[in-house]
Amino acid sequence: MGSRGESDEQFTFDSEYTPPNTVDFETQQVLARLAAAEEVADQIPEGGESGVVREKQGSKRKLIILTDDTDDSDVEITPATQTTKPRRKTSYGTASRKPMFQSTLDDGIGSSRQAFIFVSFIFFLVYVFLHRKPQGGPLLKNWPFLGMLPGMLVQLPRIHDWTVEALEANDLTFAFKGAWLSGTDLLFTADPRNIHHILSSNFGNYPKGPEFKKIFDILGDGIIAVDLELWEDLRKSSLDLFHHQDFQKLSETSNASKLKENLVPFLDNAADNDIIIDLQDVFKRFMFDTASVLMTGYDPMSLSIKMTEVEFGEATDLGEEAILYRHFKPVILWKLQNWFGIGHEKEMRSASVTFDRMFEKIISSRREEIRRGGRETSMDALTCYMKVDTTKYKLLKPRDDKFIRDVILSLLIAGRDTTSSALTWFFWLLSMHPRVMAKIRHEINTKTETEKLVYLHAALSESMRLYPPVPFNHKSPAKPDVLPSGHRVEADSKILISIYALGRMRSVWGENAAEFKPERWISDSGDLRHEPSYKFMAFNAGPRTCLGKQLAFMQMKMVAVEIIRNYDFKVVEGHKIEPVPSVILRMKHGLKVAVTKAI
Ligand code: HEM
Repeated sequence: MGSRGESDEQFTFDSEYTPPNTVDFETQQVLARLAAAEEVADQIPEGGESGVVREKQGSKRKLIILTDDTDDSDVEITPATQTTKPRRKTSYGTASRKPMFQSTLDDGIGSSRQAFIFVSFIFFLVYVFLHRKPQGGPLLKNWPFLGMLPGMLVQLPRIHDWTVEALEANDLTFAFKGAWLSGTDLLFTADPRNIHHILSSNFGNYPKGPEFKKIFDILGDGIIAVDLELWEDLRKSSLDLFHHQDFQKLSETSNASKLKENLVPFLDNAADNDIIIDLQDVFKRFMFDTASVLMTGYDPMSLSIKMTEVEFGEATDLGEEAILYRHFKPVILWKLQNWFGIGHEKEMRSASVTFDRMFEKIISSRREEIRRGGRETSMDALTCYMKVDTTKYKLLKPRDDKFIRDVILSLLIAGRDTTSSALTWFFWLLSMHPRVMAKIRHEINTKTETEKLVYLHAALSESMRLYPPVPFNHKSPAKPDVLPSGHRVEADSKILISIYALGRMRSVWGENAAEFKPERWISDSGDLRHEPSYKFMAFNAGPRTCLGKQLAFMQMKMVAVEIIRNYDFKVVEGHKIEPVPSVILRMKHGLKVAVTKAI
């Protein structure tokens, strides 16, 4: 069906679906095939076969290897200002790279006048670009030497919305050229075919890569930053942990007690005393406390009426912003900035010091406790990783404090920042859509079990479609390849999948893609509609799918039920809502609300 938008139920991502203009018939066939495969692939055990998916054929199921049939080895990544059709290797490069400044430089080494003109010109360029209003203009001009960097500097404060515009205008894939020799070229994509190719069917060829490990160096050898055998050991051991009944129980009980003992008294106090609160801050503290209990066995009690300063939270937020900026700077530049402690790197350094100090304390006191025979039955991640079976997981180092710090820090960040971001955007969207709020409230008041809250689940998914807590995913091909979109990628080049843009592409979600409509997640029979993960990628896709998805949904539903049932809240008039340019989708100014008790 080609016309979309009138009714949510009309839109399905199956073989009948005909996306408008941008996706041709062949593409539809591939997408339809992938959709069928994904439905079954979701049932493959975690860490299942790379590059292999299962396909339904009538009542039978068979394994298929998904290969792309593009054999155009002579295609290049298309420059942003062009269309995205594969091009011959004459596009940009040597000709345009022959710098307009070359002769000035060659002749003028000894000439101060020419040097002055040159420097003035550079200043002029930088001035013009930095003072242009960051609006519109998804296409970035490709300058000699500087590549698209000047335009990107202008767009960085609104990077997420810019990716939506750039990718929509470029058939879902856009090649960003960084400054000459800076190593910052990036291929942005939100094309479901590329996403499936990279994250699932050719997973083996798409690690995160060494460059991203450098950019995310603060996470060290934690699961989020590593690849290959170490990732496999971390993934499998984390799976054991996350599937353990006692670990799940610990999560449930700590959520329940934090709700009752901290969140409710905090909100009651705000309601009774007419205090304006920042819901984002409240959720960050709540998630930090619960994630910390689960991962370290220690409760920092950051959510309380006193609202004491949370060093960890501050450090993480600033570190995550610095990480985004690193993507567009040459490694040498941000390393120098880090060395001298300037700009965003100053914050990165202090974040690193904060993490090290915090973990040094936690790890040494836990080792001491274990030595004295305590914590025998504890199921928090820290205790479990200190006792992990190294005959089973050969690359894990339970006695190495730095290694343990890396593992637990990654888990803590994965649990805290994502869920708090999801809840913040969710409650903001509810404040803008009273009809949805009323429907959720009705559901909560008429159903007793959290699992049966289908509309609430749909609304949370819809919120994460538009505001995915992790807006980007990073990949780097081990070997050269041609993506299904026709773009050639070289070994060690960098790919950024924009999860934020994917959720807003009209060619993927229909003409009403920008609207908040939980109904699109509900089937005619009233059940939840399954959406393949390369279309709804908030929890990632393929073998690296989020390990905490079930826990996160459970936690978000518990919090939502408690708040929606008992409180009303109103966003402060005139409060500005905009995302921070960061690798986690936070609100720049928080979410300031007035709370009252529901009658
Ligand atoms: C709304 C909440 C959440 C969202 C949207 C989310 C999303 C994601 C995404 C996009 C990734 C892939 C990151 C990447 O590869 O760069 C990921 C990975 C991961 N997530 Fe979540 N997450 C959420 C909650 C949680 C929670 C609560 C936990 C733990 C308790 C968790 C644990 C993990 C872990 C361990 C990984 C690494 C998986 C791997 O690399 O194999 N997540 N998550």
